[in-house]
Amino acid sequence: MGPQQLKRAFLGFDLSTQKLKAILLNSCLEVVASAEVKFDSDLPEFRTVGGANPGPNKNEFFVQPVMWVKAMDIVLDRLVMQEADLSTVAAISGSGQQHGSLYWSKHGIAALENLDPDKFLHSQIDDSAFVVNRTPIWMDASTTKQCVEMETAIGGHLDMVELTGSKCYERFTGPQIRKIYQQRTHAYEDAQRISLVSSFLASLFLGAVAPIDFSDGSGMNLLDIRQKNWSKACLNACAPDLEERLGQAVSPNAIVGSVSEYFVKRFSFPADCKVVACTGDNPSALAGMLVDSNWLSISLGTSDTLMMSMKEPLNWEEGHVLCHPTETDEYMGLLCFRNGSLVREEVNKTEAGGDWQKFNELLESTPRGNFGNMAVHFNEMEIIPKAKGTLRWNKDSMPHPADAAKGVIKFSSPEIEIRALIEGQMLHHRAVAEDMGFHFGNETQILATGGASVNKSILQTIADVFNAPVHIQTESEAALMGAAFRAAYVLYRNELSEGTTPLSYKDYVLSLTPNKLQLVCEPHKDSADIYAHMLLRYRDMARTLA
Ligand SMILES: Nc1ncnc2c1ncn2[C@@H]1O[C@H](COP(=O)(O)OP(=O)(O)O)[C@@H](O)[C@H]1O
Ligand SMILES: O=C(CO)[C@@H](O)[C@H](O)COP(=O)(O)O
Repeated sequence: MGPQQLKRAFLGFDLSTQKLKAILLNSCLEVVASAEVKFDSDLPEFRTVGGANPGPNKNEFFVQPVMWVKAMDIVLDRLVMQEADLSTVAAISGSGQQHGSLYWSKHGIAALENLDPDKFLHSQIDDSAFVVNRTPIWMDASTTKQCVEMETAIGGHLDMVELTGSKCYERFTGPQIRKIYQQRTHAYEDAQRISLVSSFLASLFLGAVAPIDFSDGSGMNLLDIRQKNWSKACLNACAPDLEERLGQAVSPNAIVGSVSEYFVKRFSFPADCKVVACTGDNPSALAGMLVDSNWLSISLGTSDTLMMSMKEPLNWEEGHVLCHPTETDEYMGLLCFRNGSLVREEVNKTEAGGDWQKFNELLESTPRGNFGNMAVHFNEMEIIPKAKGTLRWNKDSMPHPADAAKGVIKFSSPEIEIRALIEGQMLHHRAVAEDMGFHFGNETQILATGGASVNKSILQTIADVFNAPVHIQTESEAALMGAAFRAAYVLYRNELSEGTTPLSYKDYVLSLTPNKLQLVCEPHKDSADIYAHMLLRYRDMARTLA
């Protein structure tokens, strides 16, 4: 590595549900600075709860895109306040919460292309930059009608799975675009371009609308995951003239351009600093984890997700198969559960006064198996299974005596309530993963990331329910690391002289930095027996709710 390369840095962003986070890595891929902006507390004027606004109709959730723009102004200033030297940034990439869509106005694109470095981003890319100011995000589940219409138009849900890797899901971008086309036809017609949250992030740095990468693009019910191109059948089933609004999908290994002059003048980025295609937060987390195929990756962010690498695309009738974010001829499996951290937070509030330490003490004061008390908390309509409601059962495998008033009656103590929640969530995740064919054996290891992965008592329950050791990464969250690692790797590939075979992504990253893993919990010896039985009972409970 020459002296110039030694001074190079890589910048990664994660625009997830509740926060915008940034991380700066040096040429050895070590963290030198990081910053974050929490939407609820740092930008209270947008009145989000958990990073989202509930919409006027059932199952609707949205965000005002200008909140994300404002967050970018703040996070960059916070990096500068830490004396992060942005003049050394050789490449940027990012990850975004999946499925959310932004609808650029003509004026917005012009503003993006002509940013004045003396002004904040949010004073230039304001409400008028978007034709839809209540932009739908992944939590929105209001498009059942559009899902049915799209699947019917292409020949049924199995054809949708075969083509796009998922049957139509309400939060996926295609059905969301169709709803906007149907309900706000003028806005759709006025939308010059449509971005995902990830490609929107890239667009801010590029000073132009950036292409959608095909890994995050696999979360739209629009992309043919084998051809890695938009499926004409799906586009036609969604909305007219959609291809021109989406632009050409690109590889996540693509450089989409250099940073715009705005960032050069305002933050001293080098003029040749490259913008690498941004991708979805779950693909990015997988990229940040650097693990082998016997590992199951668990992200405990706002949603709980399970991720796994896949050589070939399996036809999953539930769950999602996405194009892999780094091994671009491979795939990844993704299971997403809506009722994750926000439900844990709510129970923490009611049972432990919002104090995680107390929550953990209560959780640990109860035995594995919780005296046979179990609960399922689907506060919002769950994704798999599609079910809503709360159910508590006692040890007799019968509905709790007072269960007639579902979701109202509680167990006799906060500690039983808390263990029932966490065990119930993890049994649910394990049952769905098994249904999708994930094999849990002696070799299985788990790597956890996301906000709740700091909680060792929750991780211990995961180790016990999944009967596998649980690890965490010590540096930072995987999605954020994945964004910065990809920035470094794609630049490395781009700079190789012609004819040189590049290292694989994983070999390249590991040649610069070891994967800093920490084993946090091992399963107890009696776990397999206890939870095998509870898994069967959980299935009965889920069936009762569905
Ligand atoms: N000590 C903790 N124990 C359990 N959950 C926690 C703890 N600290 C934070 N969290 C959870 O982490 C969630 C945020 O995770 P994060 O990965 O930052 O979200 P996202 O990436 O979706 O914006 C919060 O909803 C919060 O409930
Ligand atoms: O909908 C999905 C994945 O399909 C969600 O996982 C979003 O990508 C949001 O991620 P987090 O903010 O919860 O990390």
